[in-house]
Amino acid sequence: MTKVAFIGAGNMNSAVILGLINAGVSPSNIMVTNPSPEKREKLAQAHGILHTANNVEAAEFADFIVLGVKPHLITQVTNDIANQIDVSQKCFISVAAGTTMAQIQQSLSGKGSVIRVMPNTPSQLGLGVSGMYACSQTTEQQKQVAQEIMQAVGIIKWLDAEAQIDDIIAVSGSGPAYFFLFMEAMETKAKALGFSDNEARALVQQTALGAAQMVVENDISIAQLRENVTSKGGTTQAALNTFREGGLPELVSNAMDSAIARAKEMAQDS
Ligand SMILES: NC(=O)C1=CN([C@@H]2O[C@H](COP(=O)(O)OP(=O)(O)OC[C@H]3O[C@@H](n4cnc5c(N)ncnc54)[C@H](O)[C@@H]3O)[C@@H](O)[C@H]2O)C=CC1
Ligand SMILES: O=C(O)[C@@H]1CCC=N1
Repeated sequence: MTKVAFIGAGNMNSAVILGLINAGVSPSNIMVTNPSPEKREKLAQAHGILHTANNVEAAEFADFIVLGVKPHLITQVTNDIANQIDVSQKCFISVAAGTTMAQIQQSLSGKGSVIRVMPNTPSQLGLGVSGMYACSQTTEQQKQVAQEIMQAVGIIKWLDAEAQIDDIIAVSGSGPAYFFLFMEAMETKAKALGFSDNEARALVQQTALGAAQMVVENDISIAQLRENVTSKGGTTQAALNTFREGGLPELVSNAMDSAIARAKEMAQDS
């Protein structure tokens, strides 16, 4: 049975662990590490998975090692593991933004295989999106298992070029936060209009859920769905005009470019 180690008990790894458990993976095949006992013990207790403070012990246990620490720590962690055990048969899956394949491979002295994955937090509901890019040493079997791990938490897209990881970050990796910001702004205004906290939250979340579900279930374009809400000369048109006058479409494009630029900057800093 494939064994998976998760280095770091943070947001992203917790999401993938939860997804795997929900998908029926045996907890005894999953080990999580974290320097502080609280976070890893909480996860271990919640799911019955194994835990340790020792990254090398976890890497020894597993065939697949999911690197879920902050980008600047990735190569430190992989270098430390590769200095202490034979990693030639291991497959490292890095979910870090802005740490390149070359940087990770170098830290492993070229041993083992590396797959860069860019998931997102809706993975914890099984509604994630993951972009995946594998190094040339990755075997078909390793690619298949990595794909199964990420498919347990959502849809995946294999990428042909590593640079596309940064594009996926801008779309789906950071994307949930764009929608949260929008929902927060609507919630704040709903409260200002006099709705209670609970009412404002319920109104906004159901609207967002309904809109997303309409996109999923209809075979027409998103633009058409928008037009269907927009009566000529009506209230929606008035609101959308205000968004356009404020430059919303350009702002979204600029924001996504900022995410891409930041991913590239982070690669320089790593
Ligand atoms: N949060 C998100 O939506 C997404 C995050 N990512 C990537 O996932 C990675 C982790 O991000 P988050 O989960 O948000 O961060 P986080 O801060 O929630 O989790 C990182 C965890 O690693 C632990 N840690 C620190 N040093 C460690 C070490 N030497 N060994 C083991 N564990 C250690 C920390 O205590 C913390 O619990 C980042 O590289 C980020 O780029 C990727 C896609 C989406
Ligand atoms: O904000 C970040 O850097 C990470 C990568 C995508 C989502 N969170």
